[in-house]
Amino acid sequence: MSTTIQLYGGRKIDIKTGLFINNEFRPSANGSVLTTPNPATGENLATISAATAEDVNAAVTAARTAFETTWGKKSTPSQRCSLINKWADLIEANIDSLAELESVDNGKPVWMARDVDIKDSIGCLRYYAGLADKIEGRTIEQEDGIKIAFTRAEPIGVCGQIIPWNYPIQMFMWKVAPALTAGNTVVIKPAEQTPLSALRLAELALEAEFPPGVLNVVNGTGAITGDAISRHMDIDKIAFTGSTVTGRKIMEAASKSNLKKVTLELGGKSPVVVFDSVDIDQTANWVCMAILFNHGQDCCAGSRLFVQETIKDKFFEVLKRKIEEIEIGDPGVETTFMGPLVSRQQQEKVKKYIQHGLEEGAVCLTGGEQTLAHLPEKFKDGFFVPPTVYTNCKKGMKIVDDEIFGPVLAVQTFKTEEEAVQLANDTAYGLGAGVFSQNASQCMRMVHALKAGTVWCNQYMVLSNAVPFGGMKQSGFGRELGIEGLKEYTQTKAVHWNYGEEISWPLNGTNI
Ligand SMILES: NC(=O)C1=CN([C@@H]2O[C@H](COP(=O)(O)OP(=O)(O)OC[C@H]3O[C@@H](n4cnc5c(N)ncnc54)[C@H](O)[C@@H]3O)[C@@H](O)[C@H]2O)C=CC1
Ligand code: BAL
Repeated sequence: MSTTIQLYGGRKIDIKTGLFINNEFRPSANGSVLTTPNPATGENLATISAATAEDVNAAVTAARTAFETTWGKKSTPSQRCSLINKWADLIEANIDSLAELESVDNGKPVWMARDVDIKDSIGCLRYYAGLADKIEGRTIEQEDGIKIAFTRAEPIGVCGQIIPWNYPIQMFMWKVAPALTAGNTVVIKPAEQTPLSALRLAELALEAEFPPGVLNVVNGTGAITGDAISRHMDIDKIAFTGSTVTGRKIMEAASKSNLKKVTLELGGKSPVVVFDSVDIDQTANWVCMAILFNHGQDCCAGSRLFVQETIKDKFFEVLKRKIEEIEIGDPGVETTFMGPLVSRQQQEKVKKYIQHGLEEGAVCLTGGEQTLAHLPEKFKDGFFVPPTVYTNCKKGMKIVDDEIFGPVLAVQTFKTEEEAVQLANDTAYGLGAGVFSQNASQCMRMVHALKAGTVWCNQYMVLSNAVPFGGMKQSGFGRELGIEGLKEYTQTKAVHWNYGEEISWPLNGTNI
């Protein structure tokens, strides 16, 4: 079962379309399929298998067997390190076609898929592979010469992972790399909007010769496949990235089934605070990056901008100019900064928010309801949305309060640092936050005051595989990346060891 996908420049790639279970691509138990469009044109790109609850069972059985035999209980850290590195090498060798595949399925520019998402994902695999033999417990001194206690950091078991469509390859690796490194096995469900790159990654894992059952990829819908994973009685941990609404459902399903461990990386409405000491040109660049990278389809997009009143006119003028310079169009062209959004549904959602902004009395600095008239005919049914900035925003407006997940920026002004902190923290979310100021003491005060899992100073959106990422408040819990991300895939076993004490029986108050 395979299909040919048209890439750019007349290139093509053959993709296996089945579910990847126990190192085999197979159709779903009842023949279910789903289709995925090319977001730039709206045309159907591929039809692939969609997993039923029965297929999820088969994947979990394969993962359990691998955990109990080849991978979890029997592999050595250096074996895991070497296989994960081999997979990284194969991905690197196929980076160009993989980037084009990601771009045609997701809509993001091909350079972004290649030079950001996939390069970081290869780095993520190598970072965790390097940690495989550095997973450690500790000894805790007890009675000298008689007893010792120590801890072991053991793998958790079979991990269910449910990922979104905004960074299909990167989210796949943020979850799979630490899980496999620690000795767990995986059943992962990609988003139904972007199922293709995961199938190619599975093919490359097969080529790397991972044992059967270690990695299982089950495409499908959230309501069927995702739900079956969340409720499964033999999945030990679930890791999720996506909307807060779905995060709540997953937590509920986990609590009503086997109390599997849960980590959630959810939505955001991240603030970016600009003080009047900044270099306006540079800061405007970072503000564009904060809201427009990946078309604003980012959980930590800087979607609420707070500018100190003293510089607002100049700042708005520069920001408007920079946004209007952006190249929007063909994601296959290297100079394109913005392609289409991922789906018709996401396009309609974002357009609705653009409409709300006008109705709620915000002032449109750029974008708005304008159509992208310059787009060529072949993209007329694509899911494009113009980057849009609203000023005169205030709390209570939908564009200020809701996660839009698109290129829409809501701008407010402030007078004092205290006011900036109050406005920035006035949200249910706590994923990212940015502060721009030439005053280091002010930056440090803001770092302490902002309630977010990541705070960027004089930059935004920059991540590192070595630095933990995750949310506070309703943006979720648990961390990905860094050593913290690996620890989410181990569980602590405490061992109390007696090598000298004998007890008399029955115990009483004199011989204890
Ligand atoms: N934090 C983030 O990175 C993301 C946030 N979102 C937000 O969510 C909004 C809606 O996008 P969706 O794609 O509908 O998000 P979603 O949270 O529903 O989808 C993310 C993943 O969860 C799965 N899923 C959906 N329902 C499920 C269920 N009942 N049980 C288990 N898994 C389930 C989906 O199939 C997908 O793989 C976006 O507009 C955006 O605001 C979306 C994607 C990523
Ligand atoms: N930018 C970090 C990952 C995410 O958006 O889900």
